[in-house]
Amino acid sequence: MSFRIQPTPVARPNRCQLFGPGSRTALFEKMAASDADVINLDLEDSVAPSDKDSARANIIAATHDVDWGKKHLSVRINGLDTPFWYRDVVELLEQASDRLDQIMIPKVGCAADVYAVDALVSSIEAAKGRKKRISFEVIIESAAGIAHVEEIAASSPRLQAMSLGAADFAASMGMSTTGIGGTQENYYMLREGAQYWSDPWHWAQSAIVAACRTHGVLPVDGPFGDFSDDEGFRAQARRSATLGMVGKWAIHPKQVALANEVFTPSDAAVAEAREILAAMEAAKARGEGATVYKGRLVDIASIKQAEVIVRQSEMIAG
Ligand SMILES: CC(=O)SCCNC(=O)CCNC(=O)[C@H](O)C(C)(C)COP(=O)(O)OP(=O)(O)OC[C@H]1O[C@@H](n2cnc3c(N)ncnc32)[C@H](O)[C@@H]1OP(=O)(O)O
Ligand SMILES: O=CC(=O)O
Ligand SMILES: [Mg+2]
Repeated sequence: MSFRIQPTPVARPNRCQLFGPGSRTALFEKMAASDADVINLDLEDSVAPSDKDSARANIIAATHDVDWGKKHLSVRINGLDTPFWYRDVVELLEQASDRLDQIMIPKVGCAADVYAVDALVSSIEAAKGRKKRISFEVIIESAAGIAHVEEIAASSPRLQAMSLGAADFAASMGMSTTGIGGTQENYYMLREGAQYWSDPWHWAQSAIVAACRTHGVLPVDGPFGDFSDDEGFRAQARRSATLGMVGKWAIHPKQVALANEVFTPSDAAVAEAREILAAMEAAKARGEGATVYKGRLVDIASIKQAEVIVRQSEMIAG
């Protein structure tokens, strides 16, 4: 371990972030009643330019009128390259209720983007005497965003989470696909005539996880567009969880249960993690740093691995 201890991210469940357009008010109560840990009311790409003002008003009203329970309530504002974002921030911070927890900033390309939003939010919070400090989530979904991912992860103490936005990321990178996440037909290796598919999102996810873990931010996988493909969603989510991500977006309510299933450690995984901890306690009592569990090596690093699973499970159980 470096002399600099790895910071711990905020301790709240973030297994599923359910999105809904701010222009579809009929969805709000359904979103609130869902099992998602985080709600992302959208002002950005699911809202037509002509509806931006009314969507903003709808969302502000919903922070007052809808019972969001214990969910982390987040609003995705428009990007800093649009004429909409400053009004999103000003009107939300001036008019939304204290139930608003978070602002999600899309298409972040450098730390200064977050700085700009932070400056505006901080100023309005002070002017209006807002009691709750708004947290941030950013979306890495451009070539610039991934190139500057570490400075973005370090950009603000408000930053709690960072997502990969596969759709805009693919477009910005010039990737030859219209798929949003998941297996891409042409991304394969060929050996002796057989095709072996690889994962084009893997390297970006790994970069996000490393930046997030370095700076105590929750790494999250973004949308999986084909909401008819449950197994495709599961496969993508399992890869993300294996890489260290804590959750995934749902762009349709049927994806909520899938995300919760994948990002909640199974009873078997928790039981095994506890057995490893017990085996290491016994080893310690014998003066050993390494021992054998089910025919395989476990050592002091295994304690840390097992603790990741146990901590995650305990945090979800509340
Ligand atoms: C690339 C990105 O930026 S992704 C993030 C931005 N995108 C979004 O926010 C899109 C979010 N999703 C949606 O808008 C919608 O789910 C759509 C457009 C994909 C599909 O909408 P629909 O055609 O209404 O879906 P469908 O008919 O299958 O809905 C089934 C039920 O779920 C409800 N529902 C649909 N979407 C949502 C949602 N996001 N949250 C809660 N409930 C929802 C419907 O109202 C319907 O309810 P009912 O059974 O009581 O009538
Ligand atoms: O905003 C999300 C994306 O995939 O783009
Ligand atoms: Mg996007």
